Order: sequence, then C-alpha cells, then structure tokens
Amino acid sequence: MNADEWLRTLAAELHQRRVAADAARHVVVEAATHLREDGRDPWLVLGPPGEYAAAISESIGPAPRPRPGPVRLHAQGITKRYGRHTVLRDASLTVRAGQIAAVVGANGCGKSTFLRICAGLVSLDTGQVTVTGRLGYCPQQGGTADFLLPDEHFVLVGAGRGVARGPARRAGRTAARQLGWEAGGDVLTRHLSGGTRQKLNLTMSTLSEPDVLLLDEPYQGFDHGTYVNFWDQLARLRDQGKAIVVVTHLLNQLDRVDLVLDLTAATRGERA
Ligand SMILES: Nc1ncnc2c1ncn2[C@@H]1O[C@H](COP(=O)(O)OP(=O)(O)OP(=O)(O)O)[C@@H](O)[C@H]1O
Repeated sequence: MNADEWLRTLAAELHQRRVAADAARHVVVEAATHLREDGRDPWLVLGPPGEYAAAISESIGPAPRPRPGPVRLHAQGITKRYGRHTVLRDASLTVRAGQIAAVVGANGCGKSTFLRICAGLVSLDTGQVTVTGRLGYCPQQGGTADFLLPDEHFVLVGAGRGVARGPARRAGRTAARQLGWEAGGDVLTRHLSGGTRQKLNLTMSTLSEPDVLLLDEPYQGFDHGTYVNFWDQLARLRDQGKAIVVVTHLLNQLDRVDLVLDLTAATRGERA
C-alpha cells in the first residue's frame, strides 16, 4: 500500500468512526506531511490505517450528534384488530428528524403491522398517524420484481421522482455500494441471493431520499460485514436528519438507537 492509498483508507476509516470532518481532514494532512518527510512505507511509520484511525477516534471521540429536529412521525393510540384478535392496542410512537427508533417485541406481537400502518399500507381501527415529509419503506420481504434487473429497479424509483435513467442508475449503484454490493450486473433479481435481494429492497427505500424511513428487519440474510455497514449507514442517515424506525429482534443493537417501542406490552395476545 503506497502513501496515497494509506491516506485514502485512513480518511475512510475516520469517516466510518464518525470523527468530525474538520478534525479528520487535519489528521490526514498531518499524517501526509509526516509520511512525506519520513519517506518510508506508511505501515512501518504509522501502522495499519484502521488501527491509526481507531486510536485517533478514541482520543478525540466522535463528532457531536446534531440535536433532534422537528417531529416527522407521530403515531398515537394505534389499535388494530383482525377479526376477534387485537393485534395492537393503544400503541404510540413519536420520532423526530435525527432519531432512530427501534420497534421490538415477541414474534407476532404486531411489529410489522405497526410499521405497515405507519406506511399507510394497512388501515387502523382507532388512532392516528401523521407523517411529515417523504416516506421510504423497506418491507421484510417482497418489494422487488423478479424479472427486472437491479438497475431497472433504480430507474423505476427515479422515474417516480422525475429523475432521468442515467442519474437514477448511478444513484442506485452508489447507494448499493454502501452495503458492499456492486449492483450494476445483468443478473435478474429472481436469481439474486436472498441477502442481495434484501440489499436491493433497502437501497430502493433510501433512494427516494425519504425524511421518514421505515425498515422492517431489513438485514435478514446479510453477512456480518454488510450487517455492520447497515448500522453505520443508519447512523449516517440519522445524522443527516432522517427519522428512522427499524423493526428488530436484535436487542444487542439497542444502544445504537434513540427510542425503543416494545409492542409486547401493547398486545399480550389479547382478544376482543
Ligand atoms: N392480514 C392479516 N390477517 C389476519 N391476521 C394477520 C394479518 N396480518 C398479520 N396478522 C396477525 O397479526 C399478528 C401480528 O403480525 P405481525 O406480522 O405484525 O407480527 P410481528 O411482530 O411482526 O411478527 P414477527 O416477529 O414474527 O415478524 C399475527 O398474529 C399475525 O398472524
């Protein structure tokens, strides 16, 4: 790895660790000067760029988080029945710009139903949902078209917003790359692996630049690296001011979210 590559990797690692942009630029300039003066292999002088970035990040800490902004999603007193089965009872959630909310609870407690109600895909019996801004929704499964290429999905999403085919394709491929996926191939969606189809779903939900992003366990089938990228990407989207709601079973990630709605208590299998 030459000095330029080492510095590029360092910059990416600092960004990933959410070191403030100004501080990161300063660190990279200092490292470049040091390497130029020393003249030896950067690995011998400063070690692996990832470890160097980790040490920097530890010493100066991540960039301060922007304060949450205005309310983007307000779900109040949601009740939903299927026949005699009360799936949701008086469930409420308020999410502001710049916040991530996790919706958790036992299997069948109504997490997907709640999200679909927030997305306007399922009617509610009582309560109210108000969304301010553009909405993006990533379903647990489905959502892709078997006989289209990934690029054609990006073009369709772009067309909905009046974006031309070329820029729409490029935007899709760039977003996919953030999940470690090179999406520009000529493989029909029905031949993609389950995890890759889910990356396509997730990519599409972010492409329309939503203000409110609803994600229903979007990481199913992701390998470990993609899974880590996913949570990093959520943190970036939050820092850009998105309001995000993510259904998750993975309680070990709850330190990465701002709000938790546990629906187990809101249902407990009650029947009318
Ligand atoms: N269209 C429907 N008609 C009848 N019952 C339904 C319908 N959709 C969901 N249900 C029922 O509502 C309950 C909640 O389902 P939902 O998929 O919202 O749960 P969940 O918490 O997301 O589950 P999981 O953790 O397994 O994904 C379940 O008992 C389910 O069978």
